[in-house]
Amino acid sequence: MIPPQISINDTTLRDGEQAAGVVFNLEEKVAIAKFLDAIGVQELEVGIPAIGQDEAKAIRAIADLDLNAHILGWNRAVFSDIQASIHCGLKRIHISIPVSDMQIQVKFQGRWLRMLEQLRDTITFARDHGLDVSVGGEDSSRADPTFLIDVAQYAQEWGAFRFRFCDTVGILDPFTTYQQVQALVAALEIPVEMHTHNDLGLATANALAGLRAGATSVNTTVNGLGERAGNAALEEVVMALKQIYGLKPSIQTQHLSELSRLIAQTVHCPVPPWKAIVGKNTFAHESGIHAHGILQDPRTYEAFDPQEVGRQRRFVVGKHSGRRLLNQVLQDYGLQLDAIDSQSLLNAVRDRSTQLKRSLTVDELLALVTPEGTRTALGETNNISFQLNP
Ligand SMILES: CC(=O)SCCNC(=O)CCNC(=O)[C@H](O)C(C)(C)COP(=O)(O)OP(=O)(O)OC[C@H]1O[C@@H](n2cnc3c(N)ncnc32)[C@H](O)[C@@H]1OP(=O)(O)O
Ligand SMILES: O=C(O)CCC(=O)C(=O)O
Repeated sequence: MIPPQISINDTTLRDGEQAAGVVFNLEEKVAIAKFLDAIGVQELEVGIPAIGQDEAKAIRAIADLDLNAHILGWNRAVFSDIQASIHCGLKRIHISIPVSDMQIQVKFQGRWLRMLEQLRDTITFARDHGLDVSVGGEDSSRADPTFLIDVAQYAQEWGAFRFRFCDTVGILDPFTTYQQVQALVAALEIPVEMHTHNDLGLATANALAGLRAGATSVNTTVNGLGERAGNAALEEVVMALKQIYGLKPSIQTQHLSELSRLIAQTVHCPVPPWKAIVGKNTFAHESGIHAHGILQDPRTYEAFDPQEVGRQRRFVVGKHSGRRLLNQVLQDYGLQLDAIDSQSLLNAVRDRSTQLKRSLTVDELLALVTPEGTRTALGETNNISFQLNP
């Protein structure tokens, strides 16, 4: 099973920002780092000092906050990158190195020995400057497994405190991830971190498979933001660890929705309504059979209580609704219908919803009930025990 001490290393501010078209300014980076820290994320990969002065300034500003979370800067195995990290006042850095033949060909013209020497020298340089160094195997999932282990063992020998297994282009499934990570974990004394991409929609599943195989740290991003199809989503990984494996996350999950909104607004990119955990529809119920169940026991159609992630259950009246939901909604508005009336209202709701090609608002529903066709005709409403579409 998964050990209780899983560490989340959120990379929204590094890999998240690599999503095409996304830029965080200094104030935004600081605000996001503070939020992640305040809700209990243990480690933050906050950017790439080598990008330039503005990025370095933002990283330094975060490092100066003296947050509880460990702050990490991302680097190539290049001296000037490490120097830029040192100038940011970082105590912990990550050095990335390509490990698949294809990547080594493109980045080191196939000279793998040169690549290893560069890794050794940059780790040593960073360690000599008092930095803790994590090492990442870029494209680990397509690397020769023996070579991957060799590189990771060298990184360990040269002083890395952790090795990151990267499914850089998101091509693994959970079964293969498990096998590859299990072999890596068995060959190392230092911890392994998972870094998974969502090109085939498997980033979260693969991250969890890696944790089951013995990795103890995981890279995440809020809303799954990141390069191409993105990364394993923070909210998904945390809630899966909690719900599936019964772990008590150090992260205050009730703030995950607010965090998701903050990121969506900052990057001007709304999350899809069906996005797990944080999407608008993830606790919305329209279908008659579902609402019938939920109204008696929410566990019938909810994986967990929406309040756990700072959400509220929401009912929607539309084409798929049934009488039980309609009656409940009307009751909350101080109205009662007999069986015949509720069937005719249901028929009217279906017709209207089909015409509009969407669910109905409260006003549209109530307009179908009262002869006057207005909400005010109903007088004062009772306390509404749940939200209907506004
Ligand atoms: C899988 C990942 O997410 S890796 C992280 C990707 N993120 C980014 O690229 C965002 C930040 N990047 C940047 O700002 C720029 O690319 C910089 C500052 C790092 C480098 O810029 P430039 O000097 O203009 O180089 P450019 O981006 O064109 O090419 C990358 C260079 O880094 C080299 N490189 C790539 N990865 C590594 C590595 N892990 N270690 C050492 N060198 C590397 C490439 O071989 C290439 O070298 P070359 O210029 O000698 O051919
Ligand atoms: O940290 C690394 O080594 C590379 C991380 C990364 O972004 C990736 O492999 O997709």
